[in-house]
Amino acid sequence: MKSVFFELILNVIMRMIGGKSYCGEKLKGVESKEFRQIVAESFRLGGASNLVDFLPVLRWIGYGGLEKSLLVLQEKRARFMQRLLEEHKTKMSSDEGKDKNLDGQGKKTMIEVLLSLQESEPEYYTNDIIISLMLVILTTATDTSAGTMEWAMSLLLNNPDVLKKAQTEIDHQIGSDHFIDESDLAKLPYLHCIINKTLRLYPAGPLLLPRQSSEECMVGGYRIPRGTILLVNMWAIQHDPKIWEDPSEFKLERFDGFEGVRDGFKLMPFGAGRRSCPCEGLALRMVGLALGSLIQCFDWETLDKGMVDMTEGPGLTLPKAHSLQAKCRPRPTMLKLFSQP
Ligand code: HEM
Repeated sequence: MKSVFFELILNVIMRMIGGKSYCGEKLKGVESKEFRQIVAESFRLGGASNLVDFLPVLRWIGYGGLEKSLLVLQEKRARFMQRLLEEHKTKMSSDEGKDKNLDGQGKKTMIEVLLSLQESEPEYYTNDIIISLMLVILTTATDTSAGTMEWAMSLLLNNPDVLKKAQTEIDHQIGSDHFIDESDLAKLPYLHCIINKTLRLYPAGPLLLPRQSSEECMVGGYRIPRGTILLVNMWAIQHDPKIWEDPSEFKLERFDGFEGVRDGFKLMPFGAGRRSCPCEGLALRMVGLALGSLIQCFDWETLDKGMVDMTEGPGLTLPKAHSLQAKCRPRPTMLKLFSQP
């Protein structure tokens, strides 16, 4: 399921950035293939260890290792994004582009917004800055959101009563005459609880981003000198038995009446402060819509009808050790909607 979730997020983000989708059955062109290779390579290298960090002597004998591969990849990614940027510039300056936005729906893509800013502030919004912003959004959005969807589906498969309750909520609040859309999400508190609970148990940024102390300070009785690199173990806070009753349990009732996700700094799957995730709202909508649609449209079970293995694997974004595989069947109540053109 992870690869399907991954492609979904890539498509959403690439449409937001450049007005185009790159993954899926219908998109097997050269550009799409190149894009997918870049993404696959980014994740392969992003999760790899750098031998030179452990044996610096290797650098003196000219061993390039991971750094060399990363530079090659960076060039490929920048070239790809540069082409997308140029394409936008050409279209925006053409007569056709002047009256129409590139996604054809009257909404501006991120590149269009950034190119307009380039016109008013060219010294800040250089092509390099625009390309870096595109790459940052792409890399931070994908693995985190797709991983959260995979953990949430795994929890639902292991807790069929919760899955049933979520289906009932959707049936009552939305029905089967239209597919769930963004405006429906506010009517689905139980689905929201499932996502919150998933983010507590399996936060996609378990150590947040590293911080550095700007001044000497005391934290939990420890003296922290100025300039120390600090990691916040959010995973440990969100599993702390002193704060949470039965911290490993999937108890949805715990979130009844719960507003927002930063419950007194006990639950911060999107971090906090100036470095917190700027796309929390978008992420919650994407995860909510994807999960909501899967629950609304299909009945689910595991391949062997057994339990999903919930072992955590190594990696920065807390991946599952074993990817989730599941079977789905369209729900009879949704068949009419599926058959509509
Ligand atoms: C369920 C999905 C996601 C989770 C759990 C998540 C979580 C996080 C966390 C924990 C951080 C570090 C915050 C801190 O250290 O205080 C972060 C940073 C960030 N996230 Fe997300 N994120 C998700 C989805 C997204 C999406 C969809 C985007 C963009 C479209 C995004 C863009 C970013 C960026 C750009 C940063 C870095 C902010 C900075 O450097 O100051 N994230 N995210």
